[in-house]
Amino acid sequence: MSALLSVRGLSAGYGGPPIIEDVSFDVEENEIAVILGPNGAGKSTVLKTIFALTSVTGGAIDFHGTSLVGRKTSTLVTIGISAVPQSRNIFPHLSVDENLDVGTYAAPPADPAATRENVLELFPDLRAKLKQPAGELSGGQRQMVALGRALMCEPKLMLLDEPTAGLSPAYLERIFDLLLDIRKTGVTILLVEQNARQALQIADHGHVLVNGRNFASGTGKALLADENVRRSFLGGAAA
Ligand SMILES: Nc1ncnc2c1ncn2[C@@H]1O[C@H](COP(=O)(O)OP(=O)(O)OP(=O)(O)O)[C@@H](O)[C@H]1O
Repeated sequence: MSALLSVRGLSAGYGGPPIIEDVSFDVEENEIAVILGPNGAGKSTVLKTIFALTSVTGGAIDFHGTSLVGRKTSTLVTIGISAVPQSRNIFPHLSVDENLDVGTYAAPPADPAATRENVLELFPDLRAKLKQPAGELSGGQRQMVALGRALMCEPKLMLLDEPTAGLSPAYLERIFDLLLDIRKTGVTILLVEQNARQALQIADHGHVLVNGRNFASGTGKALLADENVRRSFLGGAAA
């Protein structure tokens, strides 16, 4: 079976020299895949490139066998891709409910009330906060609002840029558990993470980038056990 998302020989940047070069990996349907690597390796640029927010200078991105290169971000949402950027991923002055509503604008679900209920089942903490400005919530709860908003268009594939950045250890675990719950609903997840060891523990596959290029790829388990990856990115000792 072909992959849900296939990235082949992808090169892209921001109008200057390429930031990522010849990057290739597949994301299978209903898996959690994580992109890892040092600061500045180009991890976010890969996500932004899939979401049509950079200039592609070479290679291919296929989703369900359809080419994404040259499409508009708004079109990508309508074909089942949503994204949560690392920062400014909620509207702080809007209520939690209004933030969820914003998620339906680009690609309205068939039954918005049912979709909202499904989202609130995933994030029960948000039920008591629906009328509160999202900016008043804790960091972990704000991340739930951002994830919930991105789920309101019923995506097949979610692109998440460092969903645990800046969170306390308790919330960090909570968000990783939530990603497993989201995956159970049939959504495929491609995320960038700095918390590499924890991310590999929940990921089906990991892809390590260095200097904008592929460095290593494998199952989460295989990368956790790979001495080269461990020494360079996971802080040495085995888990
Ligand atoms: N909008 C932009 N315009 C120009 N250069 C950019 C832009 N965004 C990122 N870059 C550059 O691209 C390179 C890779 O950045 P990117 O954010 O993709 O890396 P990253 O691996 O996600 O890093 P981090 O872990 O620090 O978030 C960096 O040198 C960065 O300065």
